[in-house]
Amino acid sequence: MNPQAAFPIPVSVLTGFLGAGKTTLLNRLLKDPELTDTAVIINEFGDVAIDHLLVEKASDGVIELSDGCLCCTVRGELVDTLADLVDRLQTGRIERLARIVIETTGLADPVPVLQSIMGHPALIHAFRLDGVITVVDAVNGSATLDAHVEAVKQVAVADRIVLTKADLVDDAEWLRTLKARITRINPGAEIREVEGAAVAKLLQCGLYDPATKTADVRRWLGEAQAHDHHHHGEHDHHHHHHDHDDHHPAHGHHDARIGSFTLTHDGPLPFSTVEMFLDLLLSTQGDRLLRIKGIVELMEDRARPLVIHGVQKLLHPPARLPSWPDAVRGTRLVLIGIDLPRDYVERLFAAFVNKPAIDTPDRAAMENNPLAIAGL
Ligand SMILES: Nc1nc2c(ncn2[C@@H]2O[C@H](COP(=O)(O)OP(=O)(O)OP(=O)(O)O)[C@@H](O)[C@H]2O)c(=O)[nH]1
Repeated sequence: MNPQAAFPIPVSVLTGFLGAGKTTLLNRLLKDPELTDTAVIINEFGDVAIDHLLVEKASDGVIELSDGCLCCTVRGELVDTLADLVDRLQTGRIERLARIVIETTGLADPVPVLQSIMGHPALIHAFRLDGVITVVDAVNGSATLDAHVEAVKQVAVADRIVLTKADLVDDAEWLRTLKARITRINPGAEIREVEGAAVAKLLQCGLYDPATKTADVRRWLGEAQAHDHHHHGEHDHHHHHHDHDDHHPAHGHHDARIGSFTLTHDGPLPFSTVEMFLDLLLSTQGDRLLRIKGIVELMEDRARPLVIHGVQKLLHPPARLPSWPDAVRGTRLVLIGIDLPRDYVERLFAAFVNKPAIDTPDRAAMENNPLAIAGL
C-alpha cells in the first residue's frame, strides 16, 4: 500500500439545489491552500462551470491540477471513479490524496450517493464519510423547499448547511425564518453563512475524525435534544418528537413529510440488542429513514460509547469514541425520516430495550418472530 495514502480518506458530499451556489463554493475550495491534495468528483450531467475544468480536460477523466487538486467527472458509476482513485493511489499514479469532495447535481437525491459509498464493501474501508454539506440559497431557498421535495431531503440529510447569497438579503427576519425552517427539518445540522467563512472549515465536518468527533457528537445530539425540549418540554421518557406537527402550517407540504425524533434509553445495552434493533429498523424502515445518528452505552464497554451513523438501509462501520462527550450516559439516537412512522419505531425500540409499553410485546417474542407481532 502506498505509504502516502492515509486510509480511510475523508469524503465530503456537497449537495444543494440548482443554482444554490455549489460551483461557486467549489471554485473557492479548489483555490484554498489548505485543501491541496483534494479530489473533486463532479457529476458531468450537472451544469458545471468549474474554472479549472474550463482550462483543461483529460482523456481519462482525471485531471491533475497545478495546485495539487484532482478533478474527475463521473461518466459511469460513482463507485468506479472512487475505486479508480484508490487504485491510482495504491499504484503510485497519484501521490497523495487527503480528501474527496463529491458534488451532486442539483436535482439529485443525495442519499443514493451516500449509499453507493457506504454500501460498497471495499470502498467503505478506503473512505469515511466526513459529512454532507447542503448549500441553501438564502434568496430562493424557501421557495425551493416549497416546490421540491428533493430540496427538503437535501436539507434533511445534511450534517451542515451552508447558506449562500445572504449578502443579497437585507431583511434579517427573512433570514431568521429560513434558518428556523431549516432547523425544524434538521435540528442537528449546523448552519453557517458562506460569507466570510474560512472555506476549508466549511467543508470539514469531522464527523468521524478521531481528533474532533467527540465534540461533534456532542453538538448534534445536544442540539437535537435542546430543540426537542424547547418546543415540547420533556413529558415522556423517550424525548422524541416530530418536528413536523401542526405548529407551522404556513410551511410547504413537503416539510410535513420530514420529521426527526430522538430515542433515548438510560443504562447500558448489550451489543446484540442494539444490532437486532438496528437490523430490524433498517430492514423495515430503511427507505423512509434518511439519516440515523447516535451514541450508545454498551454493556460490553461502558467507557467507550459506540457511534451509530446510517443512511437509509446502510450503517457506517461502528466507531468508538475514546470517552463520553459529556456527563450524560445511555443511548441517544437521532432519526430523520420521510414518512417515518414514529409510533412503530418507538414501539420497536421499547420492545428491544425492555421498556414494555401498553400492547408492546416483550423482547423474547420479538426475537422469535419480530415481524409477526400484531400492530408492529
Ligand atoms: N451574491 C451572491 N451570489 C452567489 C453566491 N453564491 C453563488 N452566487 C451566484 O449564484 C449563481 C449560481 O451559482 P452556482 O455556483 O453556479 O450554483 P450551483 O449550485 O453550482 O448551480 P447548478 O450547477 O446549476 O446546480 C451564480 O451566478 C453565482 O455567482 C453568494 O453567496 N452571493
